[in-house]
Amino acid sequence: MTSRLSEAFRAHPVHLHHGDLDLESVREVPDSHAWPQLDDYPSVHSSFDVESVPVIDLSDPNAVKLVGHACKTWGVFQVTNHGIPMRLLEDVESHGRRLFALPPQQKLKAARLPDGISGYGLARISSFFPKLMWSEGFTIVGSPIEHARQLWPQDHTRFCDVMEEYGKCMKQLARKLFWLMLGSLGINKDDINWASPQGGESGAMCAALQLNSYPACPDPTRAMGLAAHTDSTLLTVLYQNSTSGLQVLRDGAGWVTVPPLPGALVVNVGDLLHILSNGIFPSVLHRAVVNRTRHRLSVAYLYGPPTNAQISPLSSLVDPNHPPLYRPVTWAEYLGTKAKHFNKALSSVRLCSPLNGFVDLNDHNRVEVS
Ligand SMILES: C=C1C[C@]23C[C@@]1(O)CC[C@H]2[C@@]12CCC[C@@](C)(C(=O)O1)[C@H]2[C@@H]3C(=O)O
Ligand SMILES: O=C(O)CCC(=O)C(=O)O
Ligand SMILES: [Fe+2]
Repeated sequence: MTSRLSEAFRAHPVHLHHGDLDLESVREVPDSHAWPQLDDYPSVHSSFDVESVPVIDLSDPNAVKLVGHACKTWGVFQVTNHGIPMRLLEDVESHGRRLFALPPQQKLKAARLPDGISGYGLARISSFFPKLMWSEGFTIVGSPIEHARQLWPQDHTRFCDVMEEYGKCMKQLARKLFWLMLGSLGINKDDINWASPQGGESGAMCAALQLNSYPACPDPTRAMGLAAHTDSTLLTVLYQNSTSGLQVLRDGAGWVTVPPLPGALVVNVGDLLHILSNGIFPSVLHRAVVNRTRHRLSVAYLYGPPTNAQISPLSSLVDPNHPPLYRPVTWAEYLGTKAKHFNKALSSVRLCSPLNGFVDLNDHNRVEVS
């Protein structure tokens, strides 16, 4: 990944560890981690009143249509028959566990630098909140080899091999999902020059792997695993272990839990696809809550365009009744915007947004102009 992108990825300085606190061993939630307002919206699990996040079998002949509908109406869905071997998912999970089970001092040897992207640390969005989150993360952009050497001086290759294989498989799956999503809008490979396998003039598609660990928590009603956010990506593919925790915000329903299904992967629309689709596919607000007895692990594959490609609403989706809602932006620039404005980043690049001095239009609704 280029150094320009590294600059753009630079988050505000964040705490890299929980002070002296080892989340695995504390018996009550300390003030530093006690969130006053977790119930901003109702949390709903499966019930008769609320539909659940769509589950799509990728071998279904109707997959394009189903994917398009899920992206429009939810911004998130689960996929089965996705082609990622179960064995690989299990390996990634066990190597993730192995990493987070290391002693705190060992993990800190692979700490993310204040101006870095890769490595071990607290959620980078921590700086936007007065309270700490009940989680730890490890981010991989490019090769994890230098950090893995610090973690396991004698034996770092197994971790690197598994993560590399996972990254390769995920890249193929993410590309397939991206074209299914765009295909549902009638867009094909000839319509986007930066998305060809070679990446056109702007270079290859970019991606990051984010391993998240959520230790069991003595009082989940007061702690937050990962605060509500949208991803800056085109799309994200998430593996979650068998412990639930991921929730998506659904208009009129509240926080809807995305239940772990054996072997399934969660796919969500990110901000750049929201922009590219001119708001037809909304990027979904999501968060992770924690569990009283069970440790939770998730692995997100964050898929984006080439760093410096200009992303703007696709011309075939724009006409006099549907004017472009967003100005062109590169991923590098957008990540910088995200680091500054966090959840207001999308409206800050919106044409006619309140931040830009116009009326408040709901980012998550396509606006018809008559
Ligand atoms: C490529 C990236 C997207 C991301 C920032 C990062 O440089 C690597 C981690 C990603 C992640 C994962 C957790 C949520 C998130 C908002 C964050 O703070 O780090 C996303 C970032 C993003 O999508 O903006
Ligand atoms: O752990 C989860 O379920 C969510 C993780 C996530 O949203 C992310 O890594 O961006
Ligand atoms: Fe996310």
